[in-house]
Amino acid sequence: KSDLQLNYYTESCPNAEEIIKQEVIKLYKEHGNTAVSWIRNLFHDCMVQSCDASLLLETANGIESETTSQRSFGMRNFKYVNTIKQALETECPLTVSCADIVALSARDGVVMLGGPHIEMKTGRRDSNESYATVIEDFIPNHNDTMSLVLSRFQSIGIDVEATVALLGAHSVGRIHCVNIVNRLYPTVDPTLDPEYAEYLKGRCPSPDTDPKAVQYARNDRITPMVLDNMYYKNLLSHKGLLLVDQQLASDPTTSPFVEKMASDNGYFQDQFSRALVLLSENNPLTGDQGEIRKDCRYINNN
Ligand code: HEM
Ligand SMILES: [Ca+2]
Ligand SMILES: [Ca+2]
Repeated sequence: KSDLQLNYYTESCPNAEEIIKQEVIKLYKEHGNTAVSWIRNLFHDCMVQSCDASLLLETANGIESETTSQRSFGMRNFKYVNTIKQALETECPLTVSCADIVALSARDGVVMLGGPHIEMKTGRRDSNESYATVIEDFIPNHNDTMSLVLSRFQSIGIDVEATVALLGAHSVGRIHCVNIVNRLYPTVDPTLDPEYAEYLKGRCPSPDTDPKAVQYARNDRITPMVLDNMYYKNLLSHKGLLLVDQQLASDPTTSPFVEKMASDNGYFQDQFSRALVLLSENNPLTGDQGEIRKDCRYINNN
């Protein structure tokens, strides 16, 4: 279906995948949460139009960065994408796309966080544009209905079971209070475990969140840095943080998958792998479309 292929860089840059992996490992040892960021990057890049590194463009030269959107709130570690890119530029200048860095760093980040090894195709090229103005048509909001969420994923070919698996990424990382307080104040959402709500109120003591304040709660209090099925167990005990998380367990379309994933980490891993590949192959630029950026933050000057 897509023109991507396994080991696309075998001839042009044989060490490309190994270099990315080594950089991801090195960065993880210095800043563990980089691995978390690579997974969220894949979602925010691939979901919006194409897996084309449009997410990584900074505001410059008439381009408005997608990271300025409210939907990108909390995203971090972008500067370390450049660390990976520089290692590749040293080895093979202008050869490995930023879009493939997004895909492969997510794949390698999953492994660092105890998830499965996922085979991924390469050969994606980088966009010449950003889609800052249309992000909200692709990335759901934290309080959207489950039917809207499912239709967003469905529209890029991701089925219900795969969508449930992808949300399992919320088994790692953090959520800032601004995305939680609507479930705590003025009254606690009755679908939230009362003791857990008290804990969350401790993390987020005021309904008026200053977006600049760095108050947040960990997505998964029990295994915060392991990409595992604890997320689904948490949902079944009413400890989902976002409204969309909790709805996954209550909506009859998705709840059977939540129960199955909660009881079987191997099944979760298989579905997560399948789903991440689907997401990573959304509408790539290939052949002579787009370009290979020299610096992931800017389009090349032609
Ligand atoms: C309905 C779909 C989704 C919604 C509404 C959503 C929303 C959010 C929100 C609001 C945050 C917290 C931002 C903050 O306050 O700092 C977050 C964090 C995160 N999301 Fe999602 N998300 C969705 C799906 C996904 C998917 C499919 C993935 C990856 C496969 C993903 C990966 C992550 C990760 C890893 C974090 C933690 C980031 C960090 O700690 O730096 N999310 N998400
Ligand atoms: Ca994109
Ligand atoms: Ca976990």
